[in-house]
Amino acid sequence: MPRALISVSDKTGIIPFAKGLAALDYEIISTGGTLKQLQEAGIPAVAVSEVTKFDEIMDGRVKTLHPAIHGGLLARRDDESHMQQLKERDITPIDLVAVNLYPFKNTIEKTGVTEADAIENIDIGGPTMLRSAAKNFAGVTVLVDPDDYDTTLSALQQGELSYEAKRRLAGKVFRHTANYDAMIAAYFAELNEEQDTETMTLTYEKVQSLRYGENPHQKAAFYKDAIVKGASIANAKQLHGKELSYNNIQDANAALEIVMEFQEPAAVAVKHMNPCGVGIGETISSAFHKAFEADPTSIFGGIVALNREVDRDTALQLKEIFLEIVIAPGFTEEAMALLTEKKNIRLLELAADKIQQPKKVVSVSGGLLVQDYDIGTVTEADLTVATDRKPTEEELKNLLFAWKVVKHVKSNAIVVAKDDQTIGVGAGQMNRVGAAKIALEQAGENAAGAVLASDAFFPMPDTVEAAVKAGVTAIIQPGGSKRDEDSVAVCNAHNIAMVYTDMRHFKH
Ligand SMILES: NC(=O)c1ncn([C@@H]2O[C@H](COP(=O)(O)O)[C@@H](O)[C@H]2O)c1NC=O
Repeated sequence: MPRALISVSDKTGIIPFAKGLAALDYEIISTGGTLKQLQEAGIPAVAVSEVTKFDEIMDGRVKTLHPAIHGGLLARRDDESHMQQLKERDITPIDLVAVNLYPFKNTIEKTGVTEADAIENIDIGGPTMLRSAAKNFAGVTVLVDPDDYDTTLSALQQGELSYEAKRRLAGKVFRHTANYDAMIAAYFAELNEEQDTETMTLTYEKVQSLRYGENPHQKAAFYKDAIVKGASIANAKQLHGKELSYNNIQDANAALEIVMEFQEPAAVAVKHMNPCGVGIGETISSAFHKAFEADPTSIFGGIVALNREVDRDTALQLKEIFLEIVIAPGFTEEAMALLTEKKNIRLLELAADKIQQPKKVVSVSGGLLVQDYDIGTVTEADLTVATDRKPTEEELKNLLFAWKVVKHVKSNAIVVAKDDQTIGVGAGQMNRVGAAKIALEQAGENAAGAVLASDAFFPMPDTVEAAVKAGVTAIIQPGGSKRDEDSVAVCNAHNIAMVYTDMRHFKH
């Protein structure tokens, strides 16, 4: 008679599964709460304590941690000596294990959870059984996911599970216990306020497989952080349109990170992870109008993020252009009706109001770089005026606006702005004056009276000279170059105001 051990916190689907096993003549052994449910459903099952001849102790801290259980799980069926030892000690082999673990993740996600409660929800016996069974998968079928009950039962009804099928289930178990332990380790690191630990086990859960990666010949999938909540494309609700692509997700993330900079109504249009137009306004409709006007060419096929509910006026404007995605905290019924007329537009609902991402992780070949997110901001009080002339109030407003945007443009980055709107963006250039030339050329005649932001200092005065020529009247940059004085001299000679932020915003 084959033997199954069932011990589950999440009891989903366990009754029909156990019924199926009983019908296949399995002897079922089980722990406290699970046993009770099985017996109440009329399924014959015996207590693990009857098998171990040892009662559950310490509120369940020790119940299945016993040689009668682990011997039954770990004995190699093809090893005569192992099987002989089982016989000598009157241990019955266990052929199937269905275990899922104490809800550690749900527990730590509860508001006001205590450390004691979190610790009590660290499962010890469950992972131990899962690991024993998974190590000995050749002889033991191991199930950690209720989604696998049906297929496993059908396979057992047909006969035995194949070696490959059992190995797949074992692989799933090791992923599951690794994920479980990674969450516990992260919880402890947070409690202990530890950073840069000697090892770092990140854990992510699949959101979706993607049709392809950055290019069609690359395979790809999207994973989300198993623990961190908050504003993330992974938590967005898709209201309309086809599945997001790899590039969509990257661009949508870039747009979201920029729009989160603003408290006032703001709209951001992104292409290839750089903003092509950003606008702020009294209303979301006027903010979007500015973002669109900033660069009506580049926005085509772009991604737009807004930080207010999309209303009719905004939807009418959005509808006029081909956009891949619109992200907003909401859409009015009228806006939805207008936008869903477009089959190909993707609409994502996501509030851009909280950041909880503790670390920014990027991969390099064979490794990862980990750093804090760039949440650095400056206010008027942080600025140092470097020139004879101070910026006017209007210039100051535009300087701080441009500074928020330039932080999100790939380095070397220059943003030219005027009237709450970007009018030129120079991104990802290998020299700073090159980025400035692109931004100023895009701004054209409109650069007269505009402001310019630079993500890093000016190694020489050429960027300032280009700005002067285009008619820019105020500049914001970190300062700190050996040749700052040369740039200041050019500004003073042309009555330009320049402020230092003392904070750099490289973005690679
Ligand atoms: N300590 C043990 O020996 C032990 N054995 C199994 N468990 C867990 O107890 C839970 C099931 O408990 P119950 O059947 O009493 O509802 C399962 O999540 C299982 O992983 C244990 N609990 C935690 O460590």
